Amino acid sequence: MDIASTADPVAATGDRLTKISIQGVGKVFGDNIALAKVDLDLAENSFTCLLGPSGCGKSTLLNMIAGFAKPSSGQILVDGKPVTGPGADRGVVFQEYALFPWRTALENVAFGPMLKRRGRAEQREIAMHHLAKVGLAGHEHKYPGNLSGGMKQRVAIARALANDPTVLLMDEPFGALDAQTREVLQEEMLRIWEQDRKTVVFVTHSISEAIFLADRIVVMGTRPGSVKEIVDPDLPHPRERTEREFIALERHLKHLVRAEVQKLGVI
Ligand SMILES: Nc1ncnc2c1ncn2[C@@H]1O[C@H](COP(=O)(O)OP(=O)(O)OP(=O)(O)O)[C@@H](O)[C@H]1O
Repeated sequence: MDIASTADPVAATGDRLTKISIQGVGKVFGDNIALAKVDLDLAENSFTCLLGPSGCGKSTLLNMIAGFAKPSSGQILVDGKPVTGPGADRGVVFQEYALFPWRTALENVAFGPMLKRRGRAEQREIAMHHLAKVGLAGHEHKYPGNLSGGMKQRVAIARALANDPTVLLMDEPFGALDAQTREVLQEEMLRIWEQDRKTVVFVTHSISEAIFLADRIVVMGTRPGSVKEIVDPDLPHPRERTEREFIALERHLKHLVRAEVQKLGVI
């Protein structure tokens, strides 16, 4: 199996520019150490999946990159500058769509450009462009209540992209979707990433989703939350879930994640 795998939590970005640098980052909530010292460099235009069992601090780390929460120790740099709060350079997509139910798909996606005081025609143009990009041309006047889960998540992705972020932070974005819709959206996500080359950080519990998408998989461990291993799947896209290398990597990651779950004593 040709994969680069390292137990060293500091993974170099090689000759690619470092986009996100996580330096000695820890987070405590009261006496709960959610994350111990995390050191991680993520390259520009890379697609990183944070993988690990519930409670290992994936969302906490993502929220700190987004600027929604502050590290208790250490710092996070994006483009060499410390993150001090949310910013337009970082778009966020959550599992629960977080759309405005009283706005149409178009109005939801145009919301960011509207806040940036773009003219109405430009807001519409940007929104239509991004709705088409996620395959929703023709659905722009529908309200979230009239869209399927997959379509709502497409709107949420279009809305994040409409702010033209350089980093896309995604927290279990496909976790609420049925298996078939989830696979379709994974394919769409790769297509969008290949076109736009944002730096993507994507939280998932799903091993197969991580292997399908990522060029870097950060396996996180529990008690306390930490980086356990970094795996760079060296498999060409589109990755076939039935191929030998895919299955071998899946087995390896399953073993790692299961060991972490067992540490929690819940299985
Ligand atoms: N706002 C908060 N206040 C107190 N504790 C928190 C808070 N957010 C997270 N935690 C705790 O921090 C730890 C890490 O939680 P986090 O949600 O980051 O894990 P996760 O890996 O994303 O889990 P899941 O996959 O279930 O979403 C957990 O023990 C959680 O209970």
